[in-house]
Order: sequence, then structure tokens, then C-alpha cells
Amino acid sequence: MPNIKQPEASHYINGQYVEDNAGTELVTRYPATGEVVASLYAATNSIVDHALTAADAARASWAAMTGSERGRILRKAADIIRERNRELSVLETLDTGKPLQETLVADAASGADCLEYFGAIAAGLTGEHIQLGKDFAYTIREPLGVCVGIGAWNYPIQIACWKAAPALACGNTLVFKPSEMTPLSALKLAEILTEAGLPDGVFNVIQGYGETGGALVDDSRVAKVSLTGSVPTGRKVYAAAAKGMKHVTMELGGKSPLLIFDDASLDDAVSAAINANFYSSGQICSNGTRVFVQKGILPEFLARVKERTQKAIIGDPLDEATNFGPMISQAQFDITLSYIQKGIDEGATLVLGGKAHHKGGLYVEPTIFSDVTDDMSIAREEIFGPVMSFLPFDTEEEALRRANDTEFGLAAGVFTSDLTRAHRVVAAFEAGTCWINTYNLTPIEMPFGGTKASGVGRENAKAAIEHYSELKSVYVGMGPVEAAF
Ligand SMILES: NC(=O)c1ccc[n+]([C@@H]2O[C@H](COP(=O)([O-])OP(=O)(O)OC[C@H]3O[C@@H](n4cnc5c(N)ncnc54)[C@H](O)[C@@H]3O)[C@@H](O)[C@H]2O)c1
Ligand SMILES: C[N+](C)(C)CCCC=O
Repeated sequence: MPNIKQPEASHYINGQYVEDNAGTELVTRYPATGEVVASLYAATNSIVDHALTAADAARASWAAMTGSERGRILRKAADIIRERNRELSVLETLDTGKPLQETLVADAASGADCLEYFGAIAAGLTGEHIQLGKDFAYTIREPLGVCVGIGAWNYPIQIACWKAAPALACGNTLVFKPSEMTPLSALKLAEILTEAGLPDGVFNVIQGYGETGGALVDDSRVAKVSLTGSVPTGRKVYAAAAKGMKHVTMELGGKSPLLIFDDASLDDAVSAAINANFYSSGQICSNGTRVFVQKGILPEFLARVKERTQKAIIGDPLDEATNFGPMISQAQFDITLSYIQKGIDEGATLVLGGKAHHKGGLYVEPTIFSDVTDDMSIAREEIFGPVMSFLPFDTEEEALRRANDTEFGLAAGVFTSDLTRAHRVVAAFEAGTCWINTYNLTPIEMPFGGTKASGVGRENAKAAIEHYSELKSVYVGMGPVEAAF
């Protein structure tokens, strides 16, 4: 393993590292071996207050800068991230256990794309002029103020950038709390933003568990909270934010359907089903874990997915040949194996995998179930592990009804060569992000987010601007002013 990446201190506030070792210890381990990568401390009340005070103090001068000036700094940070991509990718692999083959292209790189995108549009964030006869109105696009970002552990630097870039472009300041399991890359992002010229206090990182996230959400100085996490956490954070009438973005979990019709390009659909279930060892919110396959092609489709999944290279995530890594934590490993057991107990047919991998560590084999029915736990609940469920269907109407029969609404996909059907199906999907003849592509230019229990608001694209700014309306009377008496 390369050298251990112990940061200078646990938190980054006002442009510098800060420590308070009175906080609860927070240890991060390499999931492939259990080795300690870094040892940090959760924020104490004084660290939470310090970060919010810094963000509050930096607010006015950052908001007073022009969009061009703010954008230039974000774009410079994107360039630095790209230059340091390998180092950041290794760090992300050490923190998450995701294969370096993935982190080199999907994590810091996506963060750089996001900073570049919002850096580019920062100068064009304006209100509008509304002519009203001889009177007129105009709107002023204003930042919300101090924002709080709370991250999940599966895409740590991507999540930090997806929140920081639009927030900062709009003139807000941010306090970001990464997941307690992956504290490291957000600190690097903070260093990079400082190097790019970001004024002190505009972006701050503090570590901690749910309690720290809760303290941030409850603080009266905070105007907006953006959470990436599970639905149960989302319900708590949304409720707490509502008490202070705060803006929210909720990027939560899913149990997304992927519909494969019998006229689909089978090779493409097989690739998509594999990506939609086994990339990042299945630890992706938008994964298409309910694979509905039209009955006529099910045997061949299943055989092809099985054959290709057997070729997964399971190994040390730092080896660039590895394309399937361990679970992030003992808890996620245990949850995944317990769902596999439930699948077996509830009558699904285990086609492949189903066990901890013999190499040890926190590896769970890529697992495929067929004969899955809509009522089974593995078809209803988010597992967040490498477990693919096949569900046969006959008609489009039936597949859609079953696909939408879930509390979640994050994502959905369809494979068919009939484009009329493809558009009809996505129009009927109850999901915020849909794909036709591909899956899980999330470019920065496209809004991303969920409906139903999967979330509120959108990240990325111009849509995110609406969630990090608000409009002030100004009516201008050109006279005369009349009154009834
Ligand atoms: N929709 C998306 O964009 C997206 C992306 C990635 C992950 N996710 C979801 O995230 C989940 C996996 O991540 P996780 O296990 O880290 O989720 P989690 O809900 O356990 O934790 C998410 C974050 O919330 C914090 N937190 C926990 N309780 C809190 C509270 N009461 N107040 C404030 N903060 C609190 C945690 O410390 C962590 O930083 C999955 O459900 C996955 O689908 C969603
Ligand atoms: C870019 N991905 C890989 C689709 C991840 C989106 C965020 C969900 O976990």
C-alpha cells in the first residue's frame, strides 16, 4: 500500500487546518485490508461554531465579488484537480476501496467537470427584466447565504464538488461535512480551492458523525442544507431543516428499475445491467437493481450476464487491473450478505455469487438472482451492494406498473430499439433521472436527482442554480400612483 495519507489536521476552516482532539476519534481504514489510512477527530461544538462563524463572516465579501471573479477561481480549482487526479484517485481508493480503475475516471474527474461547469456559468447568473406596460419589474438573483453540505461515502470528492461548485458560483459560502467513513478527499478539495485563490472561510470542511451533521442543520446561521445520504437520514434532516424554514436539496437512495425489451441490443443491455449493478461494487444510489427482462429473451440475457460477470477481476483496488473491489465497511458487508440470505430464504434462485469472496477482506461476490418477485425484500429495499435481481415481464404496461410500484423514484432505464416506445416508457417512469439505451451516465450538463422518497431538488446543470439562489423581485412604478381616496 502507498504511504498513509494522514492529513495535517481533521478540519479545514478559514483557509487552514484546525484540530481539536477533544472530539470523538474517527478512524478511516482501507476496506481491502482493514489497514488504518488516517486517524482524525469528529468536530466538537467549538469546531462547529468556528466553521459556521467563518462561513458567515466570509459571506458578504464573497457575494459582492462578480460572477466572473468567482468563476475564475472555480475553473482554476478544476485545473488543479485534473493535474493532481492520480494522487486524488489513490486517496479516494484508499478511503472507499473502489478500484483505482474507477476512481481515475469517475471521482475527482467528475468533481473537476463540475467546478469547470459552474465556473463557466457563474458570470451569467442574472435576474431578468419584465416589462409591464410603462412600468417594469426586474429580478435580482441573490445567494442564499451559509449553506451546509453533508456527504455519503460512495463518491466523496464528487459529492463535495457537486455541492460546492453551484453553491460557490452563486455566491454562497459552505460548510461541508463528509461521511465519517470517507473524511479525506474533501480536505484536499479545501486545500485546492485555497490554492486556486478562494478567500478564507468560503469553503470549510469539518468531520463528524450524524450528530455533527445535525448540529450544522440546526444552526440558525444556516440558510440551506444539501444532503446526500439514505432516505431515513433524509427524513430526519428535512424535518430539522423545516423547523428553521431552510432550503433543502435531498439526494437520497433508490431501488431503480431497468427494463429490457425483447427488441433491445442485447450486448448493450447486458453491459448496462452489469454497470448498473456491479460498478463500485453496487454502492451507487441510482443503480438499476431491479432488472425487468421480457420473458422471451430472459434465458439468453441471464446466461450472457452470468458469463460476463464471471470475468470480473476481484482484487486489490490499487491494482489498475482490478475492476471489482470490496464493500466500504463491515456494516455494508454484513447488510449485503444478510440481503443475499433473505433472497435465498424468500425463494429467489441464486444464479451466481452469494458469498463473501475467498480473498478475505470485505469483498462480497457479484451476485445474481433470478425468479425474483416484486414482494421480495431484495426487490423492494435498497441494498447498496452487488446484488442484481432479475424479474420477468410480458407486456409494457405490466413492466411499467411494476417498475413504478416503489416508494423510491431516483432513476430508471429502458432498453429497446423502438424509440417511440422508449419515449413513452420514460414519460411514464416515476423517476427523476432516466436513461434510454444506456445507464448511469451523469454528465454535469444534465440535472440529477430523484422524485418520491428519493429526494427533493436537483444537482448539476442549470437546474442546480435554482437550488442555491433565490430571486428578489423589484417592481418599478413609473407613476402616477393612484389611490381610492
Ligand atoms: N441520490 C444521490 O445522489 C445519492 C448519492 C450517493 C449516495 N446516496 C445514498 O446514500 C446512502 C449511502 O450513504 P450513507 O450510508 O453515508 O448514508 P447515511 O444516510 O447513513 O449518511 C449520509 C450522511 O448523513 C450524515 N448524517 C447521518 N445522520 C444525520 C443526521 N441526523 N443529521 C445530519 N446528518 C446526518 C452522515 O454522517 C453522513 O455524512 C444510500 O442510501 C445511497 O443511495 C444517494
Ligand atoms: C455518477 N454516478 C456513478 C452515477 C454516481 C451518482 C451518485 C450516486 O451514487
